[in-house]
Amino acid sequence: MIKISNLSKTIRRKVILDNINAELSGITGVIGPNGAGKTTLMEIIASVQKADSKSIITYNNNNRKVKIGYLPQNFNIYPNLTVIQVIELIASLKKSYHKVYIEQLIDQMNLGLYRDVKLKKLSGGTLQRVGIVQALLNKPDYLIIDEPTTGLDIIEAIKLRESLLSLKDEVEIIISSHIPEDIASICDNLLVIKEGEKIYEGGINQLISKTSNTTYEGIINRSELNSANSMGRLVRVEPLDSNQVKVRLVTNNPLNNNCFNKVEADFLSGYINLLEGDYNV
Ligand SMILES: Nc1ncnc2c1ncn2[C@@H]1O[C@H](COP(=O)(O)OP(=O)(O)OP(=O)(O)O)[C@@H](O)[C@H]1O
Repeated sequence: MIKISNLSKTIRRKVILDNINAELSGITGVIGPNGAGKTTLMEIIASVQKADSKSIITYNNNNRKVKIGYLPQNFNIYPNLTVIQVIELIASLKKSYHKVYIEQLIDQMNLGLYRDVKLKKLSGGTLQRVGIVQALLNKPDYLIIDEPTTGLDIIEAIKLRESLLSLKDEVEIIISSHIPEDIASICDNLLVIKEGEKIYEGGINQLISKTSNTTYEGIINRSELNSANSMGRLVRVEPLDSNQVKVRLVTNNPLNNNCFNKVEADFLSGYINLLEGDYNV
């Protein structure tokens, strides 16, 4: 578990993170819109940059020296080396060269087919899995991964999620994303930040329950989208045919409209409700 107390970060008088308190354990998803401060927080937890002086981060590690594995947002190194060459090189640099463990990681991250492929030839998802292997070489207590799903197609994102889940019992994982659906399903806990402030910490179900009784679904014509948007916050629009769309909206005001039925809230409704606040339309 990592305990964060009074964590703030100010750069040239701009407050990037504002007094964040949180406890991170299991797989924690750090989510929030672009510019919320996720990368700054991840870098501070990974000790890549320093927080302001009164901030405290406690790594619960039975007094052993804490080991952290870090995969930065733009992992893009040694494009002309092959997967196995990069992994062996980084293992040597980190003084953590253990052949059997390297092979185990290659296997676990489904990289066997790519071991002799140059990094510049890999897809985004495969490259991220190489990035995870390099972050795990020193058998860290905590694995910190910044925005790994950005730019991945849905199949690659699923493979990445499966790879991360396979590590769940070995390492605590902190993973960030501005696309919460990409990671929420594998996280035990979520830390939502917006404009440098924590706005939520807890489980997915708790977050969804905050939106229960406020989520509606209906089928409308495309031309009615604007008026639907004025009734609440549109959280999903699914095209049905060239005329009609199925929409989901969240509103705190009971909708007395025959086109809409109250439905169970889902994660996306809960998340958008949390980010956008109270809708008094
Ligand atoms: N070194 C810096 N100097 C000035 N401003 C910075 C610096 N680093 C980050 N910021 C600003 O701090 C805010 C948070 O940045 P950060 O990269 O941590 O956000 P983020 O949530 O990771 O965003 P994204 O999802 O776009 O990666 C942004 O407004 C950014 O411009």
